[in-house]
Amino acid sequence: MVRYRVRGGNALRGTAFIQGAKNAVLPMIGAALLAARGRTVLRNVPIIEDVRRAVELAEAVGAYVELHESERTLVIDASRLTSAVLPAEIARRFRGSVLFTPALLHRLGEAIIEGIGGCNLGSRNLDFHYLGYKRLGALVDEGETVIHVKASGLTGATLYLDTPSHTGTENLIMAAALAKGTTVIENAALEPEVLDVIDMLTKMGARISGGGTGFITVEGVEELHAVEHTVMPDRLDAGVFAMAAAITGGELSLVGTGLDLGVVRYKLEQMGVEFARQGAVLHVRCEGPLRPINIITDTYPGFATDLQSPMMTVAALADGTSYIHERIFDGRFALAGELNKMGANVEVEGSRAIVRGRTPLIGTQVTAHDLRSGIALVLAGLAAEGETHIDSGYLIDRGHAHLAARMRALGADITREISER
Ligand SMILES: CC(=O)N[C@H]1[C@@H](OP(=O)(O)OP(=O)(O)OC[C@H]2O[C@@H](n3ccc(=O)[nH]c3=O)[C@H](O)[C@@H]2O)O[C@H](CO)[C@@H](O)[C@@H]1O
Ligand SMILES: C=C(OP(=O)(O)O)C(=O)O
Repeated sequence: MVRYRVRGGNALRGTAFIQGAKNAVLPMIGAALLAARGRTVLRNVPIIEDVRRAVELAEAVGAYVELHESERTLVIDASRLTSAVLPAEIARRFRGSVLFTPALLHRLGEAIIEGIGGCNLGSRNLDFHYLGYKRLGALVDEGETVIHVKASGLTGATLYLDTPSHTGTENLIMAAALAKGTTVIENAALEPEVLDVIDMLTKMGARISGGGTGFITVEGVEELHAVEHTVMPDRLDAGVFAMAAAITGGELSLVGTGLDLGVVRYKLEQMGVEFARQGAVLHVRCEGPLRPINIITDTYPGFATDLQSPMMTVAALADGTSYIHERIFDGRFALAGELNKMGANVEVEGSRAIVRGRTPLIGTQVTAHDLRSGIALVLAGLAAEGETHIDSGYLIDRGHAHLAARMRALGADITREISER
């Protein structure tokens, strides 16, 4: 069992190195399996538990994978895939397992999905994925525990997503990339990670237009080839470090090429946090007290639901009442109870939370219920009096690489411990 121990009170200062994006690298590993020849090289790979699970899953279906941790590089040879089964014991541990389906369908004619994991955030349906595969000509058999998707060749079609699902868009693009003819995906996701995956697929030989418009057209091609691609920076990791500077009264230079925090930056600016772009570096600092804020989560370019939890911690440390409206997931407020154990005053009413700040936070034993509530508790610990112990640290490790070491280098008193329990 992994546990984080944080002793609060230190301002974070220095240069924070932002990792590659979890939500870009996972679909890219799925995309690499579409190449029937050659070796794919992925650079700027975040060394997180989800990537380790994705490597195990790629190996389980027959790919040869090298994860060079210190070089943050993955080399994937998918020329021989041998199994269409996504085994429960790996697939249930991360959401990204769903992104292996298109490659198995194209390469082996079927995908047998024994389970899909990911953060526990309420209902997380996959109906858009399955409806899309069906419209492309696949047979989908949704059993109690196992889902069997079968196709002897897919054919382009017009697809529509009820809401712009992130992995749904990526999966349907990958399924369409090697289908016969043209596919149009309406109401597609606009997230930068989706565009990065489109860039990689385009280098591989896919013919995709309309990325970032909500209407994506894919002209199917005969084959895709292995390429080298550098994973974009993780805007969620960057957002967390910006917030860490804000709540500790610190000053950080965020290094990660082309970093754009979008609406998160504007919201933090409204709270009193100062940002300055210095070429490729984003400088962030906060001197005065934080002002309260209103947040409404939405798909890109709206406020990312994955930063809603860390922002709840920031709001708890602001002077006044903040309002948060969570519109993507129906179970993403488990953090409130944990923050309240530390002395916060957060009231949840359905999809809305009222955060009454600022109350002093006191370190105690708390539990991460998912990746982002985990990192939000680390932030709370950095600003709390005394020591905070955060259990289920594995969930934090799913999405943040070398977190304790990176924060310690900036002055934080944080350790990652392995306990018996
Ligand atoms: C690995 C990865 O990239 N994970 C991200 C991805 O998850 P993921 O791709 O799973 O999230 P989606 O965008 O698909 O889901 C958003 C909402 O749509 C609903 N929905 C989705 C698909 C579907 O077929 N039917 C359906 O009803 C879900 O229940 C949820 O309420 O986007 C989320 C929303 O930005 C992020 O929090 C996750 O970090
Ligand atoms: C919800 C998240 O991830 P996943 O979709 O991988 O569970 C997240 O990154 O906050």
